[in-house]
Amino acid sequence: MQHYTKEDLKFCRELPKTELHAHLNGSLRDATIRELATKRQLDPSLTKLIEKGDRTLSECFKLFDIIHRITTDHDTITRITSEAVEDFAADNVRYLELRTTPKTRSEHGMTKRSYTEAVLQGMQDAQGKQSASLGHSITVRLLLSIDRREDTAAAFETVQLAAELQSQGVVGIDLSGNPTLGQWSTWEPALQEARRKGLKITLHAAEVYNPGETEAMLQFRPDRLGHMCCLDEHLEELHYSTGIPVELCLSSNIITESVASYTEHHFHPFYNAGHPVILCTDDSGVFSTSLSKEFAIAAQAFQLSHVQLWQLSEAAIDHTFLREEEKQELRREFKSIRLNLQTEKTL
Ligand SMILES: CNc1ncnc2c1ncn2[C@@H]1O[C@H](COP(=O)(O)O)[C@@H](O)[C@H]1O
Ligand SMILES: [Zn+2]
Repeated sequence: MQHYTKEDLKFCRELPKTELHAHLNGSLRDATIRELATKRQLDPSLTKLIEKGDRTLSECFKLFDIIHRITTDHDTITRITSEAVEDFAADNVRYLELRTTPKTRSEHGMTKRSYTEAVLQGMQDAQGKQSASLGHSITVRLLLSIDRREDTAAAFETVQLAAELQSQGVVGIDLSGNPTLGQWSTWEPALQEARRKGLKITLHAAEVYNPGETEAMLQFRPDRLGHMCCLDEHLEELHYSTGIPVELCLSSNIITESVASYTEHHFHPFYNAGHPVILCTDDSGVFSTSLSKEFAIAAQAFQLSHVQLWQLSEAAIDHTFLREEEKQELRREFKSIRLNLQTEKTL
């Protein structure tokens, strides 16, 4: 069943957008997954599991383990990065903050640093290609993710790496992974260090109901939060009082059954309360979506007008991890597109 109209999708495709919550290994193309699974002689039953289809949150994490088994070498990491950037650019995403968990794979001579450098290479490859094939450029920055399975030392290693690579496009740190694993006190010291090193921070929060952790995360005052699905009254009050922008991934939350339906999604109360919200894809490959589709779903589910969709898209620029002058440039780019579209319409 489609949760959006063709007209809305067409409009949302024309809308310039920013994607601020996209996991690299969750954003693989179908064809690439199939090709890599065959090349690595992955058991066909596992390939079937990778093929799209609704899956619960816990099944998602089994799926990521499988995807990680077919994206093990540097060239593949560079390739899937380049393809992901190309696909977001083709969806008229003008600014992309890609996030990924640096991985050590000694059998492939891979360290967290060489993994991250392979990702940065893929970002460069794609940005060069973009302007040629699409006639417009895409600006890409990288967040390094701490996985909830990692210990304190590993978290510090990722933060140190991110700090060293800031000049190459790393702008922040993400905390993600299976929300039922680990505890906040393991990673908080490294996140404090990240802040000291001038890195921005976004946290997957309240994906499952965990009031103690969610309260601690809100008190930490990250620069952004992701999901925020499971809040009780007290947490909701605290959340609103912080004004921290929230990355909302509609399809991801519905497909993983974190939220029961689009119309019941917390986008609505957050948006109506004037709380800063950013529409995102989370894992466009795993959930077979695009940012245009997420905007079109929101238009339908929450009766948003085209003006409101424009405002939503432009407001997201304020919440990027770009420097102020870069935000200004992006605002100018969006404004000139809006003016062109308005002119075309009147022709
Ligand atoms: C669906 N909701 C989610 N909740 C929490 N973490 C998620 C996620 N979707 C993806 N990830 C995180 O992103 C990793 C895959 O990309 P990278 O290997 O880092 O590029 C997953 O292993 C998980 O840690
Ligand atoms: Zn996520």
